Amino acid sequence: MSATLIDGNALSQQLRGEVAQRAAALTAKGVKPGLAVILVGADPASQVYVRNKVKACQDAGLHSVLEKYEASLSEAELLARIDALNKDPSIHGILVQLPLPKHIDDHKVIEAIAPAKDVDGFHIASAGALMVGEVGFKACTPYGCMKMLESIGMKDLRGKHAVVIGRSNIVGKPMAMMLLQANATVTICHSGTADLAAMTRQADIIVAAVGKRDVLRADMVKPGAVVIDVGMNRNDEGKLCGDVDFEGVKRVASHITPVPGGVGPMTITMLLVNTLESAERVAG
Ligand SMILES: Nc1nc2c(c(=O)[nH]1)N[C@@H](CN(C=O)c1ccc(C(=O)N[C@@H](CCC(=O)O)C(=O)O)cc1)CN2
Repeated sequence: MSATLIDGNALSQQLRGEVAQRAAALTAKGVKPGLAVILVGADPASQVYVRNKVKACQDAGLHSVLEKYEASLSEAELLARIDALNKDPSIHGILVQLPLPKHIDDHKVIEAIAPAKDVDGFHIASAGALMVGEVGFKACTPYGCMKMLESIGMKDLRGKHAVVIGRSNIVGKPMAMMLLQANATVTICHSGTADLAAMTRQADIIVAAVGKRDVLRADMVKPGAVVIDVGMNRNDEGKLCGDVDFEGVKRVASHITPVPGGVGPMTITMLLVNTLESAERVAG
C-alpha cells in the first residue's frame, strides 16, 4: 500500500483562488491589499522565494512592492525602511526575507515590524497571540501545514497524538501551538530527545521540521500515520528533498506531503491569506 499524497500545489491553487475573490471584493470597496517584501543580499534561494511571493501576489490581485538591497545595507537603514512601511497605508503586510546577513540582528528587525502588519507571524506579539488564542497572524509554514491536515478532514485533532520534530521559533514551536489549539496531544522532539523513534512510533501525526535528510524513516512511523514534511534539503545528486525518507515512509503512512510540491507552496499561500486578512481588518 502507498500513502495518499497531500498535494500542496493543488490546495494552494484552490486557496489562492479564494484569496483572489476576496481581494477583488475588497479592492472594489477601495482597499487593495498590499504586501512589501524586503530582500537583503543575493542568496539564490531567497531570490527565488521573493520572486515567487511577488508573482503570487500579482496573480491573486494583491498589490506588492519588492525592495532589494545590497548585503552591505546597515541594520539602521533596514530599520528605517521598516518604519516607513509601518506608516504606509497602502501596505498591509511587511515581510523581511530570512536569512539576513550576519551583521543584522534578525530579532531586532522582526520586532520593528508593526504587529498589525506582521504577515509572517514572527513578531513576539504574534507568537504571544497564538499562545493565548487571540487574534494575530499565524506563521505561514505551520499555518499551511494545518490547512493541509484540514484538507484531509483533520480539523479537530481531539484524541490524536501529534509529534513535531524540531523546535525552531518559526516552524516547530508555532506548529506545536497550532496543533494544541486544534485539540491534539502534542510532543515536541529535538536534538536533546533521547529516543526519537520511540516518540514518533506513537504518533498519529508527525511533522518533520529539522532541516536534515532522512530524520524520519519507515521503521519510525506507525502504520496509517499522517506525515507532514517541512524540510528543504538537497540529496547527493543535488535534488530537492525533505526531512523524510519519502520512498520508505510512503509505504507505511496513510497520507504524506511531497517535497517539492507540499508545504513550500502552502507557505506562500498562507502569506497571501494573512496579507488579505490584514487588509480586511483595516477595512473593517
Ligand atoms: N520571511 C521569511 N523568510 C523565510 C520563510 C518565511 O516563511 N518567511 N520561509 C523559508 C523560505 N520560504 C519562504 O520564504 C519558502 C521556501 C520554499 C518554498 C517553496 O515553494 N518551495 C518549493 C520548491 C522550490 C525550489 O524548487 O527550490 C516546494 O517545496 O515545492 C516557498 C517558500 C525561509 N525564509
